[in-house]
Formats: sequence, structure tokens, C-alpha cells
Amino acid sequence: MLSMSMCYVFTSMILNRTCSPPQLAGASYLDIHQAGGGIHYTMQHTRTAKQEQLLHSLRIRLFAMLRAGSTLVECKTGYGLDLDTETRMLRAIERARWHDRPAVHVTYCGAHAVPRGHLVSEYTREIVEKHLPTVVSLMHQGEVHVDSVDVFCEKGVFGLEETRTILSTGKNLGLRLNFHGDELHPTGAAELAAELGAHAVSHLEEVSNDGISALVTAGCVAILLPTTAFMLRLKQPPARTMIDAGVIVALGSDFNPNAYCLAMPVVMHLACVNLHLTMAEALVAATINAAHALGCSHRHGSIEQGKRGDLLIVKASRWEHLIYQLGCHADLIPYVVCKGDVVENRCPSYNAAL
Ligand SMILES: N=CN[C@@H](CCC(=O)O)C(=O)O
Repeated sequence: MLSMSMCYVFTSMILNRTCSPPQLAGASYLDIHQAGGGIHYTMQHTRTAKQEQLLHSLRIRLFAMLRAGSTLVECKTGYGLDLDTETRMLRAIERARWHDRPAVHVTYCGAHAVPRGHLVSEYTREIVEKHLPTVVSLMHQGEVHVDSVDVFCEKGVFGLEETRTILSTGKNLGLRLNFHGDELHPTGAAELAAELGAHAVSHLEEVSNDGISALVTAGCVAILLPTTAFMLRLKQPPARTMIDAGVIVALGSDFNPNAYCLAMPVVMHLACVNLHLTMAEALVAATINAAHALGCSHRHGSIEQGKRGDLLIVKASRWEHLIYQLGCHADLIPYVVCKGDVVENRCPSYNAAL
């Protein structure tokens, strides 16, 4: 039995691609972004989507994640880039919750990109003066729920100063800090995370040695996303160096149009092959450490008295087969138990016959 915690999903985005993603043809992530593709492209379709469409696509994805064993999911906004659409994404998340199965942690990522035609300084001010106070006030009225605030801290997107301004405002409003950093360039995001007392920073493909030391000292979780480095052909994050230095490493799926993966067993496989984690380390990173990254380890991430009772039954001679057999999780997980109830029992007659 395993306790599987986390999957990280950009939520309610609308995918409308009819051909291969451009990065498969060789363009770099930032080239695509600066030409108005990537996040901007997904944003156009998300802005015009009906609320029911957002809800439907999110429900399908949450259920797929649950079937693949994730019982706690972090949902990020970030494809609206205006208050109205970002808020619609938050409302879709509220409606998609189904008896906490899976449990959902919400991260506001209005600062995922600077909308075209705006200056970064202008949009930063808009997030600080308008987005965050409005979202928090909607939360106090019980209309939406937000746990964390995120910024895509990257050269050419939000710099260190803008990131500091947005995150400090979020922190003062009572939100947890969990943001994108050091993905494509070494920007000093890990050091900033430590300075601000962030709970977690994700990506870190380009983290510096000073950044690694800062994460250790601050106890800030490094959320590594092996599907992204694999699919975007980026440098892999220095996971071994981080673990050996004492960084708390968690794994996430980073489900988004570039990393279309809803299954944590696949993420764990890539973590072992490309990031050189042992299978035991991958298990810890995908369960208790992932729950800790979201401030949920008192309820999730291990099978212990007083926790939710989330577990997987793995149909194999050893649990390691869940990682070893790439892409076979559908056959290997006959049951997912969530809050003590069996919520997925795929094809019982087939399972009985085996
Ligand atoms: N890098 C920034 N954000 C996402 C990708 C979003 C997109 O390109 O649509 C990530 O975490 O991988």
C-alpha cells in the first residue's frame, strides 16, 4: 500500500492545439513565449471559454489524476492574466471539488506572464493593487478559496524585484508563497525564496549552488518537475546535489500544455531515470514531501493515525513496479482509497480474473 499525494496541474486551461507543439519542432520555450505563443496562446482560448467548459475540462483532469493515484492536487490559475478570467478559473476550481476527492490546494498565478501590450511594471501594480486584494476579499466572502500565490520569476517575464513585490503583498495578505524559479536562467529565485520565507519554489533547473544552500537553511521545499525538463529538452534540475545538500525535494507533474502528464507514477519514473533519485527517494518526494510543500502533511502524504486514510493498492509483487513499469499504472492500481473510501475500482471482473 502506498500513500500518494500530489499532482500539480495548471487548471481549467483550454487546449486547442491541432498540430504538434512548436517546441517539438525545435523552437525554444522563450522564443515561443516572446512570439505570443505558449502561455499567451492558451490564455486566448481560456479567456473565451465558457465557465462550463472550464469546469468540465478540470473535472476530467482531476478524475484522471485520482485514477492514477493522486489524492492531493495543487491547482494553479494563470491562463487568464486579467482579474476577470483568473477569478473565473478560481470559481471553476470551487465547483470542481468533489467531496475532497482528490483534495485540492489552490494557487493564484495571475503573474504567470505579462499580458501583451502591458509593461511588466504596470501589470505588477495591477496584481498588487487589484488582483490580490480582490481575490482575498472574495475568499473572505466564501466565494473562492486560495492557499498560495505564485509568480513566474524568469528573465523576460517577472524579474526578481517584481516577484518580490508580488510575493510580499501576497504574504501580507496571509497567502503562502510557492512560485516558479530558476527554470530557464539562473535568476537568484531560490535565494529570493529563502529571503521571503517561501514554502516552496518549483522548477529550479538552473538553480545555483548559493541558491541550494539558501533553500537548505530556509527549509524551503524544491518542487522538481521531471516531465517539463524532459518534454522541453531543458537541463535537468540538479536533484542529487540538492538531496545530498539536505534540500527537501518534492515531485510534481506540472500538467500544462507543455507537459501533458497527469500520472505521478510516470513522473516518479522520470525522476529516477533522469534526476537519479532512488525509487525510495522518488516515493518520499511524491508523497510526504509533496504534501509538506503544500502545508498539508498533517493530513496527507503517509499512512498514519490521524491522517485522511488515502492509499493505493498496488497489484504487483513489490511496490517498486509502480515506478519500474513505465506507463502501466492503470493496470497496477486496481484501487485508490481516498478518505478511507474506495473511490476507484477499475474493471472489477478483470481484476478478479487475474
Ligand atoms: N514555466 C511556466 N509555467 C508553466 C508552463 C506554462 C505554459 O507554457 O503554458 C510550467 O510551470 O511549466
